[in-house]
Amino acid sequence: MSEFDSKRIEELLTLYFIMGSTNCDRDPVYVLEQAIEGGITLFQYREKGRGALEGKQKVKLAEKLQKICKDASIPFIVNDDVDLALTIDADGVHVGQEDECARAVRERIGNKILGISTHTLSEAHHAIADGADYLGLGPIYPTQSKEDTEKVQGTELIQNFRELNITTPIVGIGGITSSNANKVIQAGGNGVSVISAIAAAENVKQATEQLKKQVDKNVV
Ligand SMILES: Cc1ncsc1CCOP(=O)(O)O
Ligand SMILES: C=C1C=NC(C(F)(F)F)=NC1=N
Ligand SMILES: [Mg+2]
Repeated sequence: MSEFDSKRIEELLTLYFIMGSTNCDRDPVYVLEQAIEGGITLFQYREKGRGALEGKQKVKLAEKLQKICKDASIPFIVNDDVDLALTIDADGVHVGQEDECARAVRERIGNKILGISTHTLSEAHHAIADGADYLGLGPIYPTQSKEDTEKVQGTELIQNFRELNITTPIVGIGGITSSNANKVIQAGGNGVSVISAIAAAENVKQATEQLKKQVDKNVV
């Protein structure tokens, strides 16, 4: 498990912003700074899809965004790329079912944060056995930010996991906005994870504040 206990992980998941250079038409540095001012609680650098940065450019942007998070005491998570996470000493990694096997990742990262995408109960049980600190469940609603998503699940998936006594911290992801975020919390999610609701917002800080308000009003 990570250096953080599950209570702390649940708090970190409250408003989990995910972004890479392909998710915004503005400078990602500016967008992250505004999102932090708006109250995000965790950040994931996810450099993926058409036109994604690679090699030195990817490392450079990761280091820039990591510094911004460090200065704001926001943990910095790297998506998929465990080598990059270790190279820059990130606070954690997030891997999907098709990425490096979670048990091997836990071995490599020690007590850094490990998040795993899961879509079924058996994937969740494996992820927990492999040392996941949190589960990413989704897509909850339709999304344009990821090509190869699994079937849209709605919040029932989160409810089912809780009914089956899965107590691991859970964050919902996929098509989440300030108009549906509170349903994810009511279903038993500890927080919401968003890309476009923040990265593509006209006013990033304001959009983040509104999302945070929706999530905070339901924290039980
Ligand atoms: C990475 C990911 N995993 C499931 S849906 C998704 C994309 C979420 O993006 P958005 O918040 O813009 O719908
Ligand atoms: C595909 C993903 C699914 N869930 C998450 C998170 F929200 F962090 F759990 N991140 C991803 N990159
Ligand atoms: Mg992945």
